[in-house]
Amino acid sequence: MNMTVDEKTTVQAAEAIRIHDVTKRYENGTVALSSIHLTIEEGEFVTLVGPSGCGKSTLLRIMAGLDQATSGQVHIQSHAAKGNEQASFVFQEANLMPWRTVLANVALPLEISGAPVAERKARALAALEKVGLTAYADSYPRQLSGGMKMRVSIARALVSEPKLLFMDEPFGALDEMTRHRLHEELLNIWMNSRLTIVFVTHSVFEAVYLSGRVVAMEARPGKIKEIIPIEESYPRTNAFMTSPAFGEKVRAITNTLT
Ligand SMILES: Nc1ncnc2c1ncn2[C@@H]1O[C@H](COP(=O)(O)OP(=O)(O)OP(=O)(O)O)[C@@H](O)[C@H]1O
Repeated sequence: MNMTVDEKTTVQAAEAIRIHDVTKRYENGTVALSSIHLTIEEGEFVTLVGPSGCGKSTLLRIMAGLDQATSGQVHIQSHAAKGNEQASFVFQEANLMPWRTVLANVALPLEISGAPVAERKARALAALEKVGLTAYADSYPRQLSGGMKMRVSIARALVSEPKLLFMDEPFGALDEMTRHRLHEELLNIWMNSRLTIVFVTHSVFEAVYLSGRVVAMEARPGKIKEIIPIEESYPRTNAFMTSPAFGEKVRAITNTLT
């Protein structure tokens, strides 16, 4: 079938999330977000950075449907197939159930949605494989390191095969080496999928390394100050981290934030 250029563009760059003029005022009067406009395309990796209190988590929660905007519109793509979730969330804490095995923790979202036992097990094992933890399926959370717990948390988020993955400082509590290993793993998972990832961090380095676009926010009230594209192609390597281009992006974003 022949497509016009416009149709092709629409197909290749479908919108995953469109935020139009969103404001959030909490009940105590705090204006956490003011006039936010942001469009995220399907398959993008976008990071929100900014000082404490600029509304990163609030914006992420509104995009994920965990909180409501006070005014404005939030449009989310609706491609979820039956049995799959539209969106998953990963927090800084892995929040695993200590009495459940790794496999049973990962399978929990499927259990809640009523999937048959055999399907739960197969899909949970497939998700564990994506994070390299197949060998730990029968272990308990207390037997795992912090990085492994976070991998389990990511597997649990992926098990329902979401279109959108929202991550709120997921690696903030990890040591630098573990954090970097998880960067590589997350980028691999993302490159092998059609996931759209929205990621919150305090680290400008992490934002530049991971994302295709960095949304720099400012506080009181929370606003988008600038959206910075990171043109470096994927897969990204350690050489990118030590390149002048990386340093320039980090400097430019840091200047925007200060
Ligand atoms: N439930 C709430 N009730 C009242 N105010 C809130 C609530 N949640 C957040 N806030 C306020 O809204 C503003 C934005 O908070 P938010 O947590 O979204 O910022 P953040 O950029 O994610 O901060 P941090 O980097 O410290 O996590 C802050 O001033 C915060 O105190």
